[in-house]
Amino acid sequence: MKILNVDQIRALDQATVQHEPIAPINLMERAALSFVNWFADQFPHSSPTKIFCGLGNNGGDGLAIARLLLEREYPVEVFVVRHAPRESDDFMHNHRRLKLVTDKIRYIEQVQDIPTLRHNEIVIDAILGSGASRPAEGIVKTTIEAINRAPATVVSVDIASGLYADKPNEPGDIIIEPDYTLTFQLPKLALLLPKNGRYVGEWHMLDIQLHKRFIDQAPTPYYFTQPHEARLLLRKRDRFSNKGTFGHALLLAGSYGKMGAAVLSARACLRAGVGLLTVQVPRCGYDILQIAVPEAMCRPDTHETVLTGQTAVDGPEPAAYTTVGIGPGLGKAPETLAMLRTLLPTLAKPIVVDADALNLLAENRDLLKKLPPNSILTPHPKEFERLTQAWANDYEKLDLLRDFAQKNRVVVVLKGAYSAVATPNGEVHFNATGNPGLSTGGTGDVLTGILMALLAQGYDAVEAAVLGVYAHGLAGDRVAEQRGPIGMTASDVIDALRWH
Ligand SMILES: NC(=O)C1=CN([C@@H]2O[C@H](COP(=O)(O)OP(=O)(O)OC[C@H]3O[C@@H](n4cnc5c(N)ncnc54)[C@H](O)[C@@H]3O)[C@@H](O)[C@H]2O)[C@@H](O)CC1
Ligand SMILES: [K+]
Repeated sequence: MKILNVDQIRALDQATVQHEPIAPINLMERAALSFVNWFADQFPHSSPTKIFCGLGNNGGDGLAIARLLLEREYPVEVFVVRHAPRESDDFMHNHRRLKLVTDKIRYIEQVQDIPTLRHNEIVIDAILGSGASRPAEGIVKTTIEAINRAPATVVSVDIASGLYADKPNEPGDIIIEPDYTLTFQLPKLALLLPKNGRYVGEWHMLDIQLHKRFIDQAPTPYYFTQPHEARLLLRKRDRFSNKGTFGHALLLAGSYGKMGAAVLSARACLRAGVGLLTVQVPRCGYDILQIAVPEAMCRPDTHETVLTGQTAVDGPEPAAYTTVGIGPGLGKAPETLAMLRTLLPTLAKPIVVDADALNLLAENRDLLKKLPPNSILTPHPKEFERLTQAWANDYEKLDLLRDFAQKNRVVVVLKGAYSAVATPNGEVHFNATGNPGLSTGGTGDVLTGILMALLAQGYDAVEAAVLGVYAHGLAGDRVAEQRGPIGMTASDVIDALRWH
């Protein structure tokens, strides 16, 4: 699913009006109805509801929502925040219609006009929508502050008032902090960015059937991967396949005290369908690996505690494997850096690079040029900062991310809520699955194993990253459903992986 910017959303609105065709006021009615259908499923009819409307089309939505909720006998009061010299046409139309059915419309011009809000009440926030383009000031600001202080449940229409949909807010900006955001048709970029978490709450999309052809043709670098889109990437297995069909992966992982990372990656790789797996670990990890992961072959390094790439055991060169994964539990010993220096130039097929291998790349950036094209890097934000530089806000971080993936011809999975997969051609695919329970040691090692397995099975790097991140998050969601997010372990996530 595409993520469009504010100008594109406005043009999409117009394209819908023109091509469907539909009158703008009826499109607003459709949006309001879809909101009310969601609202009625969520909140009982007795819920006292206060709707705050601005004077633009977001406010127009609020007025139409008020009328539709009154029809359903919700106890509704409407407050219009008078912030602009003039109202939008569709606001005025809905204002006239609402006045026919209620006399409970009040106007907020000064602070005394703001009603008291109680904890059993619901606030619908329709003050500003995607048209917000400057910081909230004056009575808009005061009203937003009052709503944020109140114990009421707050539901934002389209986007929290004051939050810009596609550009950074300033740190001091006053923005609604909703419990829910109901956004129309497509996600807005702002909803997916970590710094905006408190200005979004739980969010849902409402399909208001905007013009599909316009969406299909609109250029954008940003996508939000829906479950059905991720599942489409999944390949069926041929009945006549054998273990050779699914590749032979080589995992280079572990150091003294961090063998668990190697074990978790290896187990995840097997659970993600690799045909064969060989793991190279320091000598101290040999018994651990063989006992913990009997399905994998093990090549002990000649070094006792860290990886050097030297092994006394016969076996193919790393380049001969279908793919290589490197990083979990690796450490940053000089011998390990030397191994990377020798190894990377010998590899041609995409590999997976994680954890300390990323930190070694960050400290030796010349090595970035040695990565095979389309390799997948899986940094968390701190590792990504080490690879690039500090950023002032999430939008700058996205620019750095796209730029890094394009310049180095790699796929970058920036881990976090809505993990972002950046591709060598400049696209960013945000992932929809996952929950805070995944923020625990070892889940990154699991992702590395999954990605290696998908590359080994012949998925191209972008497919592997999008599908792998999706499946990893979904496994975490399954665990959270069964036992709650707190106390989830990386091993739980491996067990919950499913590929159908
Ligand atoms: N685009 C679409 O597909 C649809 C849009 N609809 C609604 O229309 C909204 C967008 O409406 P508008 O473009 O009229 O914009 P808004 O209603 O968000 O804002 C109204 C106007 O307020 C002014 N403004 C900006 N920042 C301000 C601030 N900080 N303080 C005071 N005034 C400020 C701007 O001039 C802006 O145009 C959407 O968020 C959505 O709720 C829906 O009616 C249905 C369809
Ligand atoms: K709003």
